[in-house]
Amino acid sequence: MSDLRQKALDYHQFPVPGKTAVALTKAASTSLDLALAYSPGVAEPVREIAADAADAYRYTNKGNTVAVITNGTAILGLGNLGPLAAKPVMEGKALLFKRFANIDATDIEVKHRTNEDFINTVEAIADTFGGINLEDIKAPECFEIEQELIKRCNIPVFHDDQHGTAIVTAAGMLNALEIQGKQIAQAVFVCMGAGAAAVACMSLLVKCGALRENIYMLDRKGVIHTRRTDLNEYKSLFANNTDKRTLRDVIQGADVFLGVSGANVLSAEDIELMAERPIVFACSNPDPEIKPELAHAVRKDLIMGTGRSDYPNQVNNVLCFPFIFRGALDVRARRINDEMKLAAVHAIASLAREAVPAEVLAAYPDVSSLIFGPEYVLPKPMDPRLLPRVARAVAKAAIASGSAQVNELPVDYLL
Ligand SMILES: NC(=O)C1=CN([C@@H]2O[C@H](COP(=O)(O)OP(=O)(O)OC[C@H]3O[C@@H](n4cnc5c(N)ncnc54)[C@H](OP(=O)(O)O)[C@@H]3O)[C@@H](O)[C@H]2O)C=CC1
Ligand SMILES: CC(=O)C(=O)O
Ligand SMILES: [Mg+2]
Repeated sequence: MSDLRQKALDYHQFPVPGKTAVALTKAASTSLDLALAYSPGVAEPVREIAADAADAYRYTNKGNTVAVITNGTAILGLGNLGPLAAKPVMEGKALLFKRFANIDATDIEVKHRTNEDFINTVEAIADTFGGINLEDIKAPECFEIEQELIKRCNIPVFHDDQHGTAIVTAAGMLNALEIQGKQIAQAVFVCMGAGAAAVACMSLLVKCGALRENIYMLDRKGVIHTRRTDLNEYKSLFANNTDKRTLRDVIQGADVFLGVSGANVLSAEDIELMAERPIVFACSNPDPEIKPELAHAVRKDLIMGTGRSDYPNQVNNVLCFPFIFRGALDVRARRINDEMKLAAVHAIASLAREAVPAEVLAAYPDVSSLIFGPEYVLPKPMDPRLLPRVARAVAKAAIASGSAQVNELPVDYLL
């Protein structure tokens, strides 16, 4: 058994199984405490909420909670291993919500038959929470599930593998393109994968200026092109009118490779064929489309990112979801709209251009410096500035775009 495997299993097993627990926020020591917390006192907030649902934000934990909900159909890049096997990842997302944004997240793993069953289940419990973070639900079902839940719920519903990934990818990509001296509108993109993350990443990059005709998306059958008859409506958005059919065909001369597919699908020979100063974001977890060592061995002019914590340039939705929900919850946004997503992109991207405080360097003892450049296109998850910067940008965008139900920033945002 490898060292990391055993350490990871021990981490999850000891001293108690799992990674999260419930903590009390009120005293519960005396009989008076119990009379307030439970019967008879609890009846008072019940009456208030029955009279005005908005009082749930005043008297319960609703406003600081997010449900992390999955059906386990696309667990990282490990595939459809079912809801229970997804629980460590969902507990992990809950850990990150708490650690980075002090949001109390609950993991919920749903066993269901039809999409409608899943949607009904989430809709039925949605009012308990301030927001819903859908996670690791495979394409194309994830698109309908998210769209329908956004319609049916009064709280933000956000499929992290789509939008969290897209926001972080776009932030890192804008920075990497600038460092490599490339214009987004001229860049040729190869996107390996045509699922949740791929469709959302490329859609957001188009909103940032990428041209659809410069995008080659691939699924397991190869290039997605206009003469294919097996495409769902989401893949069809990226059908390219081209005679190119394989990864080898499209990687020749490409400026960017974005991997949101599976392990080891890109070879060093493929990378050798890319344009000068290429960008490779191999984001599959836990194993990227190509190992950075292999890529760097053949290209010295490369900017390389992965989804992992143990290499430079971690392109991972952890840089987004805790902070976008913090901003959305704090102004009670009804939806997380495009304005809020783009505000998050620019807040994350601009933070990477600033000098890094000593405490961030201290959190990464193996790293000697973090200076905007090929090895540092995105801030580190441990950077404490992410929370105020991204949450504030998102909350302001929510207010400006009319999504917020509270139209003032919290006082601590103004400090
Ligand atoms: N770093 C990050 O922050 C994130 C990384 N990811 C990673 O992205 C990957 C996909 O996740 P997600 O989009 O949620 O999953 P989906 O199941 O929605 O989509 C997977 C897509 O990848 C394609 N694919 C899988 N294996 C291959 C292969 N060998 N060659 C070509 N295409 C392949 C599938 O093709 P087909 O349509 O033909 O089945 C499908 O289009 C995972 O590895 C995940 O870890 C996801 C979210 C965040
Ligand atoms: C990071 C993440 O959400 C994933 O790989 O699915
Ligand atoms: Mg995920």
